[in-house]
This record gives sequence, C-alpha cells and structure tokens, in this order.
Amino acid sequence: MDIVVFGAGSLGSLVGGLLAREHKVTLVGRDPHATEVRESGLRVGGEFDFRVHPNATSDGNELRADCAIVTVKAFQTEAAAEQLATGEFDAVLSLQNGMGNEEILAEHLDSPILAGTASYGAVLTDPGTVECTGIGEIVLGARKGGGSEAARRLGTAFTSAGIETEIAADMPRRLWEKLAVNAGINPTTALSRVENGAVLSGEANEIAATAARETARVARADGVELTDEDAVSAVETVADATVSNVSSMRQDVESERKTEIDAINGYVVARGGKHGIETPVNRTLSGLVKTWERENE
Ligand SMILES: NC(=O)C1=CN([C@@H]2O[C@H](COP(=O)(O)OP(=O)(O)OC[C@H]3O[C@@H](n4cnc5c(N)ncnc54)[C@H](OP(=O)(O)O)[C@@H]3O)[C@@H](O)[C@H]2O)C=CC1
Ligand SMILES: CC(C)(CO)C(=O)C(=O)O
Repeated sequence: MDIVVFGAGSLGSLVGGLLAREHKVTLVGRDPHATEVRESGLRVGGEFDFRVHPNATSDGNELRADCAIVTVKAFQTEAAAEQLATGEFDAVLSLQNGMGNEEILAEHLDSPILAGTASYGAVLTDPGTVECTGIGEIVLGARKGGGSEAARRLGTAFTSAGIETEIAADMPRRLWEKLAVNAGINPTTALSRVENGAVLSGEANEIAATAARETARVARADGVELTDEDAVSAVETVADATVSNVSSMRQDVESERKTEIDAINGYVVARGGKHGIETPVNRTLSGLVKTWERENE
C-alpha cells in the first residue's frame, strides 16, 4: 500500500516507521528531521530496534497515495487539511487526540475520512530517530460508525506491518472514550508535573475521574452511549498501563509548546454548553492550562 504520514513528529514517525517495514511510506514533517530521514533513514528505538528508509519531505502539497494518515497536533489540522486537499487519496485517517479533527478533514477533503485512536507512546528524540515508549494499539473505523471497506483495507495494512490494530464499528464512542481519558489525565499531569500513574489515587484521581464523568455526560447528550463508570474505568486502565509515562500535554508544557487543551477539555466545555450542561472541572482545568499558555506565549 502507498501511504503518506502527514505530521511526522513523534507519533507519525513511529507509525510511519512501523508501516515502512511493509509498505511504501512518505513522511511529511519538518526539517532537519525530514532531510535526515530522506538521506540516512529513520531509526525506531525504545520498544523496537530497526531502521527503515521511507520517503520524507517537508512539502505536504500535491501528494498522491492510497491513504494519508494525519498525525499533526489538533490545532494544526486545518492547515494540514488545506495542504492535503491539493493532493489525492483514496482514504484519510486521523490518529490524533482531541475532538473535531475528522470534521475539519471532511470539510476540506472528498476522500472517505476514517477516525482512529493511538495508544502507542512515541517521542522524537533526534532528527532521524524516534523512540517507542510504550506498545499500545491503533483502533480505526468509519468516523460516524458502521462498517467501512477503506477501514478494512487500512486495518489489514497496519496488521501486516506488525501494528496492534482493531477495526471498530463504533468510532464515535471510541473517540469520546479517548477524550475522557485525555480530559482526565493530560491536564491533571501537566499542571501537577506528575507521571500518568499519579491519577490512580488521591486528589489527582478525584479530579481526573470527575473530568471523565463530565465528559461522559456530554457524550450521552451528544447521542453517544458512554457511561460514567466506563469513562472512569478507561482513565484508570490507561493510567495503569502508562503509569510512568509523561503525558503529551505535560511534555508540551515542559517544552513550552502550545498544548491541545482546546480540542480536549475545551471541547468538553464548549460541547457541554451547547447542551446546557455545566462541566466545572473541565472548565477549571482548561482555564488553568490556557492561563499557562498565555503567560508563556
Ligand atoms: N506522541 C504520542 O505518544 C502520542 C500522540 N498522540 C496524538 O497524536 C498527535 C500528534 O502528536 P505528536 O506526534 O506527539 O506531536 P508532534 O508535535 O511530535 O508531531 C506533529 C508533527 O507534525 C509537524 N507538522 C505540523 N503541521 C505540519 C505541516 N503542515 N507540514 C509538515 N509538518 C507539519 C509538526 O511540526 P511543528 O511542531 O514544527 O509544527 C510536528 O513535527 C496529537 O494529537 C497527539 O495528542 C496520541 C497518542 C500518543
Ligand atoms: C493516553 C495518554 C494519556 C498517554 O500518555 C495520551 O494519549 C497522551 O499522553 O496524550
């Protein structure tokens, strides 16, 4: 399969590197990483230890492939979609965190848009080198749910490359469940500067669980069956599986980078507001992270 990975930072380089073991892959990223990969290949370390030689470019315009996989940060999706629209793809898959990415892609692209979640951990450590910090899985499917031939084809391509993959017919629920996980873990660990496992107990657990319950209530108002219990259980399951991980939002804060707060807790607050639902913990977490962002612009 001919695949473009659009946004070859940490997650995109890991997924692109894994796929490049079986498929023709083009990474779209920034220099010097893109040039290093093009000239010397991509080393995948951490839980893996191999080198591959995918194509790599910093120009995301007028590309053509069977599939484009979007792995930019949520606040970069609009710009990415505009560039993807200059190319041609049989299908486009988002593996991003946060809500709203698939809708943005669908507004700009005629290709079928697939939704996906990723629980692999990845960190781009040097130009040309990505570390896998945790084996997880990719869940993908039609963004509105149901069956999808495009999802079946892409899921088969992921599996043949040795990626833990599930093809799901309930992606709206999966996205909301992942949103509850990120709404609970990401800002709590970012603001407290703690590893993910800290949300398994004490005040952090209470805050993360309440943020997840608020998220589940908004999901139900949006027509998605996600119980409070399932949302809290998902937070605790992921925190337990990534107990020593530094969440992506904590990485962003400690690197003084813009976070995805608007697409995570901010989305819960905004969507809840449309349904007349108050979400005080999400509002507080979002407000504190946005205050940090404003003070560190
Ligand atoms: N890292 C992880 O372990 C996981 C990440 N995720 C999610 O995956 C998504 C990506 O995360 P992550 O990989 O950590 O983020 P990164 O910032 O490491 O990767 C995104 C990369 O895309 C680049 N980029 C953005 N726009 C363009 C463009 N138009 N052309 C070329 N390159 C572009 C960025 O460059 P620049 O920064 O210079 O703009 C950056 O290098 C997020 O939604 C995240 O929440 C989900 C699960 C795990
Ligand atoms: C699941 C979790 C919280 C793992 O750290 C993640 O998706 C992130 O850090 O953004």
